[in-house]
Amino acid sequence: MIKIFATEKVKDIDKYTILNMPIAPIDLVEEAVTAFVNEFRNHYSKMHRIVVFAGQGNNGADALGIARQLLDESYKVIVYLFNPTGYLSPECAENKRRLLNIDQVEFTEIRDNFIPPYLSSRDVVIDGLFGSGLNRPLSGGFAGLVKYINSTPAEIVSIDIPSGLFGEDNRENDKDCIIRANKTFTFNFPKLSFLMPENEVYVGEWKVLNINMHPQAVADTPTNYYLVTEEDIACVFQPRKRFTHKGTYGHALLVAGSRGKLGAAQLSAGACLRSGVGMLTVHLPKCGELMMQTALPEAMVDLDAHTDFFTVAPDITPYTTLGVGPGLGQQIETAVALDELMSAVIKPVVLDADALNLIASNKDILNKIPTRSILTPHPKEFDRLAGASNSAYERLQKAREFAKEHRLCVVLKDAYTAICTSEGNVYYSVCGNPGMATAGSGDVLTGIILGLLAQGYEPETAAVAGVFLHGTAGDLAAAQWSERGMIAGDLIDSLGKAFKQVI
Ligand SMILES: NC(=O)C1=CN([C@@H]2O[C@H](COP(=O)(O)OP(=O)(O)OC[C@H]3O[C@@H](n4cnc5c(N)ncnc54)[C@H](O)[C@@H]3O)[C@@H](O)[C@H]2O)[C@@H](O)CC1
Ligand SMILES: Nc1ncnc2c1ncn2[C@@H]1O[C@H](COP(=O)(O)OP(=O)(O)O)[C@@H](O)[C@H]1O
Ligand SMILES: [K+]
Repeated sequence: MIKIFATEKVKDIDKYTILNMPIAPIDLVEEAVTAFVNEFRNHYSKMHRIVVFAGQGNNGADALGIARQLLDESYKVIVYLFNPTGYLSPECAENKRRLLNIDQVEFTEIRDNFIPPYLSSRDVVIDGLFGSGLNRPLSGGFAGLVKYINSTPAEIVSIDIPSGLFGEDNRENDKDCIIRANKTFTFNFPKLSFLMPENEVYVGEWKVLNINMHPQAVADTPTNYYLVTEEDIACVFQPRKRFTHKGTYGHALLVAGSRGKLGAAQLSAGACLRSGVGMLTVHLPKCGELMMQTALPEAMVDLDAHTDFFTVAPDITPYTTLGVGPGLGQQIETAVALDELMSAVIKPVVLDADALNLIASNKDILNKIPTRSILTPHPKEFDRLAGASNSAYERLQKAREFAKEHRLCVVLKDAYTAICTSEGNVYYSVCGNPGMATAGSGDVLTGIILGLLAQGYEPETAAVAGVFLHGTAGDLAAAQWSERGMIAGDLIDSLGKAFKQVI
């Protein structure tokens, strides 16, 4: 797991690193500079003019160091240092001195009046005005400068974080006074705000660059936010033992599908079967029998009394666990049957789609859901459950609260899916791609998580591993069929390869 730290915690880690490792602050800055330049070089040739804007703190120190290293490599660079208060951090002052040692450097230090340079689409701006030290929204001259840079056609690359953006909560921020970068190269950890859809316009494409951090400080500094890596998932899965049989790997029950939405049941069931589960029974309205038995001979079918939708809670004794929701419909009878089903279950289950919509309009059911059950809402479904939010950050905080209050695991699906546990932790998966924004992708996720839960993985593990495998399958599907050409069924076809890649 990569810890995602709040910006003030990053400062503590920096301090600890400097105190406890044989590295001086100026050398830490130089490491950041080198890491940035190594990455920058891969994207921008010497054909571009590089216009560096540096601030007074260590983000500015980075910017001045980057200007120096790029000049050393014979890039054409011009530098503006904004110093309205006449104070530079020690590292910034030292990097100014080192920069000015270079012959004929085009360097301007601005104290008050600033006439901005003309910037064309061939120019690349390096934004080093403010980094993690930002403590209030930009105003005055800095706000004007940011607005000017944003108004030009120049490409913008931010150091660590777009100037003006906070690392976490931007609800109160002045949205006009934040750099709108094309790329952000950040140090050691992604900032939480990078994972929020509303901030994509500021952050652009982002990449984490590793520089020295004291490992003990990283280990000892607490956080509630984590980024899941392939290694984390690889160690979840144990080899299947030779003397095992289908009973070893659980019997899942999927309650899904209604007339016109049987495909959701089929997609979910297909994914469940490809997740390593021992057996799967699908509880379906009668109209789905032929389809399911033809499309997925591996699945058993348990028919509802009704032809078109779910009306009677099945006996759950034969099953290890169950998943409810894909394509279920929202008939009153279905709500009653769901209520009955939730009254009968005692072990964690998976709830998605219309199961969540029915719960949103019949809140009593919420209290009947076994603790540590997994809910997989997309943002709209979550809003129906917990009320509307004005931003993804606000929704994330609500999801954390919701998960804690109801002792559930909330998988808040999005481009970066957040898994919120009942302990208040959030696990992010950053794999997956916009090709997955296609009907039925969510049904596939439900099937995968159900399959893992039935095999006995802890609910939080099933949710985290399920989301990661789903995203990996999405990336493999996009590689084969393209983001536009892929459909949800391709995620199921790619699941085997996803297991092979991850484990
Ligand atoms: N491990 C790391 O993360 C490292 C970080 N470094 C760099 O150091 C940066 C952090 O440096 P600093 O802590 O000096 O912070 P900044 O460079 O962001 O600047 C902070 C300064 O700006 C002032 N300020 C804050 N908000 C303001 C506003 N709205 N208007 C005007 N002034 C404002 C503060 O009072 C402070 O003096 C990082 O973003 C990164 O670029 C690297 O150099 C070294 C390693
Ligand atoms: N732009 C994207 N990048 C990565 N993953 C995405 C993107 N868009 C959608 N997804 C994933 O696809 C799934 C869509 O789920 P959902 O909205 O429930 O679809 P459906 O109801 O059609 O099955 C979620 O797991 C989501 O994380
Ligand atoms: K910056």
